[in-house]
Amino acid sequence: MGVKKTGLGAGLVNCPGGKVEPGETPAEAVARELEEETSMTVAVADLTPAADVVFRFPDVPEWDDLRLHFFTATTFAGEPRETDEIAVDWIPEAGIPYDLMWDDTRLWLPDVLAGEFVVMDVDYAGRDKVAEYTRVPPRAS
Ligand SMILES: COc1nc(N)nc2c1ncn2[C@H]1C[C@H](O)[C@@H](COP(=O)(O)OP(=O)(O)OP(=O)(O)O)O1
Repeated sequence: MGVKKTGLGAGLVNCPGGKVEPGETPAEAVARELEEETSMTVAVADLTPAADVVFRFPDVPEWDDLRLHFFTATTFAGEPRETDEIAVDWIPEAGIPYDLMWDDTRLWLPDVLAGEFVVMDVDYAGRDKVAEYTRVPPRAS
C-alpha cells in the first residue's frame, strides 16, 4: 500500500487498484492495475476474493455509489515500485496507518487480514467520515 497521488482519494494511503474497465472482471482489473501502479504482477487465478464493500455518499450527489472488490494474493512476482499514481511499499500489518486511509478501511481490513470474507455497506457523512455501516450477507452478483 502507499500514498495515492492522483484522482479520488489523492493524499490518502490506499492499496493499489482502480476502476474495472468494460469487458473485465474485477480480478482482471486488479491484476492490470497492480502492474500499472506498482510493476508487480499477479495471475488472476492467484487472487482470492476478500471483501465486497458498497459505499454511498448521500451528502455528495455528484458522487456515485462505489463498489469495492478487494482481493488478496500470496503468490506474485516483482517488488513494489513507486509510480505516478501511488508511492507503494510493503507495510507491516501492525503498522497499517488507518488514520491516513479512507475512514471505512478500519472497519473491514482487519477482518480480511484475519482471513474473513467481508461484505459490507457503508454510508458516508459528507466526503470523508463514515456515518454508519452494516455487515451484510454475500451479494447475488
Ligand atoms: C470510500 O471510498 C473508498 N474507500 C476505500 N477503502 N477504498 C477506496 C474508496 N474509493 C476508492 N478506493 C480504492 C479502490 C482502489 O484500490 C483505489 C483507487 O480507486 P479509484 O477507482 O479512485 O482509482 P483511480 O486510480 O482513480 O482509477 P483508475 O486507475 O481506474 O483511473 O482506491
